[in-house]
Amino acid sequence: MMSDAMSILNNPFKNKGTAFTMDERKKLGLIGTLPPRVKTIEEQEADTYALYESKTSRIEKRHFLMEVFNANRTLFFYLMEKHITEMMPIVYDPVIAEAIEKYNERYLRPQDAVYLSVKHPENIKESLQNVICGRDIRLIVVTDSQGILGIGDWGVDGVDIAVGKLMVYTAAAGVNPSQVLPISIDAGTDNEFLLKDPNYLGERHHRITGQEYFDFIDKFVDTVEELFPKSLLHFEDFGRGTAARILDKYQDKILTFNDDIQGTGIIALAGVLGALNISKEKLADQKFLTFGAGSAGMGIAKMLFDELVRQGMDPAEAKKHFYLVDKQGLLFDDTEGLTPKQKPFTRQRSEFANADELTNLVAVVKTIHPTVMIGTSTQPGTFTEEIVKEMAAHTERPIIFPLSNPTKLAEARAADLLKWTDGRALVATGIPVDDIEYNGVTYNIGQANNALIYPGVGFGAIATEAKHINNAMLAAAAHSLVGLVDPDKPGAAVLPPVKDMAKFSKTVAIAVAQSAIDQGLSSAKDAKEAVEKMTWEAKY
Ligand SMILES: NC(=O)c1ccc[n+]([C@@H]2O[C@H](COP(=O)([O-])OP(=O)(O)OC[C@H]3O[C@@H](n4cnc5c(N)ncnc54)[C@H](O)[C@@H]3O)[C@@H](O)[C@H]2O)c1
Ligand SMILES: O=C(O)C[C@H](O)C(=O)O
Ligand SMILES: [Mn+2]
Repeated sequence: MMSDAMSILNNPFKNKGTAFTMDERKKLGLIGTLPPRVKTIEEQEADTYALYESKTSRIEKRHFLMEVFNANRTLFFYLMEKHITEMMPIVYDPVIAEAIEKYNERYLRPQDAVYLSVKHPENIKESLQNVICGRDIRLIVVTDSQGILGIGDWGVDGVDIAVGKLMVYTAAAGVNPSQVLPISIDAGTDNEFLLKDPNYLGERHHRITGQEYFDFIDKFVDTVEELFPKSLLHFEDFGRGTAARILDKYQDKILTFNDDIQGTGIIALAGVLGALNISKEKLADQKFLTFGAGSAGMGIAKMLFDELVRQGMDPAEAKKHFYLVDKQGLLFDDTEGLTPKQKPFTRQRSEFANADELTNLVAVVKTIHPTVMIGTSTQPGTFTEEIVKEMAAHTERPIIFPLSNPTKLAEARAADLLKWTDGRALVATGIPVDDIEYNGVTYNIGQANNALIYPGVGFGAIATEAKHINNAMLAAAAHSLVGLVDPDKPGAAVLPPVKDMAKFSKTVAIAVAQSAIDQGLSSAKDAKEAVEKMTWEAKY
């Protein structure tokens, strides 16, 4: 049995380390378990930050921060909130991708995540109960790691993305860190590198698919609903073939959210609306090209489409504004291998004299002249100078969002996009980008990463105990993020900056909460009050 003192000092939800006051030490049986000096959280933060700065590589910085996280959640979030712009890329994307790629050799601790195996559905309930230790869970991020960012299948190692997404929820929106639960569903992996790695910590077999997989998911969802009826179940980085199917099955039944489909859809819509505020153009006049029509690409197309329809456009007319390009080239209604989500957005060959030549991005851009081009293809460097110049020759302010993550997979670099278009491109990227000086103007580059929106969406939903998250709530979230940037300042970003995340996540949360209340999906009375009441602060 662990002594009472050890069960406090080793519990990151309770531990304050050297900040336990003498009174607390007496009351909690901690006398003699700590060095005598009592520190304030400000002093702890200063020491911890100095140590963090002394680490020479980004992965070492991350490893160090994870140790702080494992030891003392309050201090970790106090530190992260103070240095949000600097620490987001370390804790989250892009360094999280490197951490996942090195998970087995750097394995630190289980990080209070739940590890489930598709081969053992009988263990779901017990596993969840073992990890939570009686905590009141309101927010779950689950991954089966089939499509981690754009780096593919990472088996159990992808658990870091569930942990990282939850860190952002707390740092941005103020979700109580003891009310969250990261979950890894280990369905096996088709990553041959992992299957051969003697260090690999996951189940060493190929992915289980089909009925056995979906039966497991059903049992998992049922058990979550039984144990945590008030929780939001956030799905992250599932594969293209499963993500949409699971969302469709559950989105009207339980409080759930798919970040890659819906979160990315919202942030891309907000980014496009922000860009149009700068260019003073209308959404209805745009031609949208989505390069990479998977979970994210189709989530984005759907959000933009719904917005056009909300603005009064006839759905049949709205569909004509979309061009999907995937591995096969422009997607036609007779293209082989279409996904169910792609089918409603395909084109007809008869629309184009050169239809058979539209098998690559250059040909498509030359033919259709998009005004908005969004990359979610996982294919680095594919928005080439030729393509971007061609696009920019036919539109005054080309809107170009290379959103594939991490950095090494982005379709283009922001600086190149500005250079190739003489500063005319309205750019947002998936990863954070520093300000860019070009022709005497300082360009702020918006980060169109779902991290800028999902914390507010999720928080608004859990704060009001909403029944589910529907399209109206997603739209409310997107709209609440528009208008926070001065569009007339030269070099203005299309989205607000990460440094303001705590502020605008609250705005988003209240907008989502209000939408839930207005639609009768929540019995809460006051959106602002509900959000404020649930907001956790990093203090002792
Ligand atoms: N910025 C963000 O917030 C955000 C959010 C979600 C996903 N993403 C990024 O988007 C990318 C895709 O993620 P996803 O979840 O949609 O994955 P996904 O596997 O569902 O979709 C990727 C799509 O790209 C297509 N593709 C692959 N090679 C291609 C090629 N050569 N040409 C054209 N299309 C090609 C695939 O066929 C697939 O349809 C990832 O890099 C991910 O990091 C970014
Ligand atoms: O994780 C991110 O950085 C965004 C997104 O969810 C992705 O899968 O790329
Ligand atoms: Mn993702």
